[in-house]
Amino acid sequence: MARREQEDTIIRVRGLRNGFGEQIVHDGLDLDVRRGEILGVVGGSGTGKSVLMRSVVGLQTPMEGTIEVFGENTIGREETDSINIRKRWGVLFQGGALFSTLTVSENVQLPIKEFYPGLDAALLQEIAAYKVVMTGLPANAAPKYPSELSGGMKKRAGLARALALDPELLFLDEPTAGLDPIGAAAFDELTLSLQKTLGLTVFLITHDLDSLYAICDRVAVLADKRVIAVGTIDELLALDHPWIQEYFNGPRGRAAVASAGNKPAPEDKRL
Ligand SMILES: Nc1ncnc2c1ncn2[C@@H]1O[C@H](COP(=O)(O)OP(=O)(O)OP(=O)(O)O)[C@@H](O)[C@H]1O
Repeated sequence: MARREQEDTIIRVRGLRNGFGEQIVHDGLDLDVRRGEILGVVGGSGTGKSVLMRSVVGLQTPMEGTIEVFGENTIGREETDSINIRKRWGVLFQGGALFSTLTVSENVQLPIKEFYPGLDAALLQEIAAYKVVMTGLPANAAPKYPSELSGGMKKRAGLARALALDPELLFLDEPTAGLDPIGAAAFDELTLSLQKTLGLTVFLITHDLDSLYAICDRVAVLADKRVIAVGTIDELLALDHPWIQEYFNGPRGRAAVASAGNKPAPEDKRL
């Protein structure tokens, strides 16, 4: 592989096989995620989008295959051994996954404490406060508990935690699920603006067609236990696959196109 191509591939998955008992979820799955892109990952419910993400971040050990992130293998690594790659990514799990007994600020401080134990408490608070505001939350959200936040605020708090270590790579698992359309669009704008200003690469699992049209550079489609296609939405639409056609050209897909047509194109928004 050309050196340039290797450097520009942040995540490289080859021949991935995952399963639970008799159930095979992935078989021969390949995927490349390029530096600086927002890659949308779509597929029917249960096609293994979250399992793929968990495999990439080392939380699920595959039966077969290779996964490299930043050019390093992530499979079967001891936590201490993979610390230098783990601190280069941030993860927002489905539902935000905040610890309910900790404040927003304490939630954001958790990964910092894990990777940099011994940091001064005042400094930790200061970093957390900065991350909270960076995700569009009011500063007074920091001392609140998750139960005191709206759904959209919880997502932002989860994002603040994912950004705690200034990652280069961000994993988002259905970040707009459960948000109203305005809240979802605002979260998309936030993701795009952070990606642009921080130069992030984003692995975005979503069912939200509006998000795909609004912010994704490319989309990977999971079906039949593997990634059956990756490309821009236009490239995917040119393919004659029934699920892809149904998904993007069905009534909801057409509505998303119409809604995207009323907004500036993503290219324009990137200026
Ligand atoms: N820990 C586990 N133990 C057993 N089965 C699991 C486990 N995790 C996932 N699965 C199964 O693997 C399959 C893929 O799950 P996954 O959560 O990745 O799907 P998904 O594509 O993210 O779905 P959704 O869009 O509904 O969130 C499902 O059938 C699920 O039941």
